[in-house]
Amino acid sequence: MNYPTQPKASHFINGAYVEDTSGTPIKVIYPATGAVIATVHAATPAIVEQVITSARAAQRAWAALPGTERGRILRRAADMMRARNHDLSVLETHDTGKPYQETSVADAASGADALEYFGGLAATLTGEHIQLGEDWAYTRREALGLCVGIGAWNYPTQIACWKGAPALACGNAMIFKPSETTPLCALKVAEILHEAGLPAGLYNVVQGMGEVGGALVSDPRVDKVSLTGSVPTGRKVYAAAAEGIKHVTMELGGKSPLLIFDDADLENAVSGAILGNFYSSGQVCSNGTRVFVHKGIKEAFLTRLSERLEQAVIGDPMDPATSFGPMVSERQMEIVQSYITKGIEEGARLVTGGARLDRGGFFLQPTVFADVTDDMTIAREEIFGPVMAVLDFDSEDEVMARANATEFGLAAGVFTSDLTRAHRVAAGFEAGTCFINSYNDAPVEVPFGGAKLSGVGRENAKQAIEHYSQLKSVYVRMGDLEAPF
Ligand SMILES: NC(=O)C1=CN([C@@H]2O[C@H](COP(=O)(O)OP(=O)(O)OC[C@H]3O[C@@H](n4cnc5c(N)ncnc54)[C@H](O)[C@@H]3O)[C@@H](O)[C@H]2O)C=CC1
Repeated sequence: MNYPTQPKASHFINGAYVEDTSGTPIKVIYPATGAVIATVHAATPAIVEQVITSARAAQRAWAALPGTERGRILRRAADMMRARNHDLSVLETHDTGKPYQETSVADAASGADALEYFGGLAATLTGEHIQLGEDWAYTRREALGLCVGIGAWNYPTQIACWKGAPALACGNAMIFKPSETTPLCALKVAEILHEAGLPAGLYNVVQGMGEVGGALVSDPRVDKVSLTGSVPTGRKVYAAAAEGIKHVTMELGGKSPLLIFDDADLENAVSGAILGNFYSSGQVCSNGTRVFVHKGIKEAFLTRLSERLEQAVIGDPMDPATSFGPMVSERQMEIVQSYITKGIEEGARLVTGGARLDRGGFFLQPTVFADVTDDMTIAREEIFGPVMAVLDFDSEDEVMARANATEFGLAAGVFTSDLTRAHRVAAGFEAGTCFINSYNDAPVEVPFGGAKLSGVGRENAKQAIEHYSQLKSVYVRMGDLEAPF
């Protein structure tokens, strides 16, 4: 492989690459081969200090710029990301193992959408005038200050942009810590933003494990934390942020239900189940991994699903024909394998898949279990891999109760041709993001986020502005002020 994956340095701070080799080395492994393709170093306390100091110093002048000027830079960065889509997609594929067929349309493209959308919104961020007789008040929408973004490993470019774009649009500075499993892509986002004209210090990337994330979250100079990660990490980060009464956005895990009624278009339902379980080798937080299929169409569904899965092209992620790649890491592959073993042990019927591929890298077959019951581990816990659990149901009331009987609430989907039922079911879902006759669409114009344990706050859309800014109220007296003495 000749692709240059080793970054110029581990961190991007104050507009420049910065190295400090005294930090713990982090090896970047290409999931398709197991080869080490780069090494970065975790941030030392000195690097953490440097990034916080420079980001804070840069933030006020940025917030003082007119929104149009901030937005112009973000929109320029969006254009640059699109122009460099190929290189960014190749890097995303090497960072994560996701097929180029996916990364070339999904990742830098989604990042560019966020930069463009929030770049456009930057000029529209205003307060309001409130008339109070002769007196009046007004509100100012102001930046929070210094925001920390902490990313998961499944969408390193997208997460870096989904957090960075609204933060910058609102006049904040951002320090982004990518997952230690996929540290490469966010550095490119930082580089592009600065080439697009972002002043130094406003978008920074530092590497590291949970310890570095923890140091950033608990620093009193940080005003807001946005995490994409698992629920256990969410608990820790939320608690640490609470110490400093900081703003938070939590995009956490899920075990989302996908309901397929007997009046659904079967082919579309199978497509939805495939998209909601096997895209990115199943490593998507909002996946509909509990697929409830009406008893009357269960066997037809499983037959068609098995046929369609045979068409999956598993192999070299850089081959444009490949539609299914490896797991992100050996560890994640082993976690998923342990769930497959549990599924078999607990009596689920293995319909297809279940095995590791006999080749280098961390490849698992797309796996489908049928006859899964609600109490089985594979129906309760987030697996974060290509494992679909198919459960049967008889009636809408029954399936709604079962679909909602989970502590998670990230997403949910329904396939049916009954219009009234579709909206009734969507209204009944205890989830932040729902789909009717579709699955896993995440356009930047639509709020994305979870209910229950799956999260706090929303990313994307106008709602994200609420989470990266705050209102200041200013009361203006027009006449004399009376006082009791
Ligand atoms: N709701 C959403 O938007 C999404 C949620 N996810 C969730 O992410 C998880 C998979 O990603 P992982 O990287 O394995 O998650 P993880 O929770 O292990 O790590 C997430 C990030 O948090 C950092 N971290 C760990 N401990 C920390 C601490 N004490 N303080 C501060 N930072 C800390 C990690 O270094 C990493 O950057 C799944 O549960 C998945 O559902 C993934 C993508 C999207």
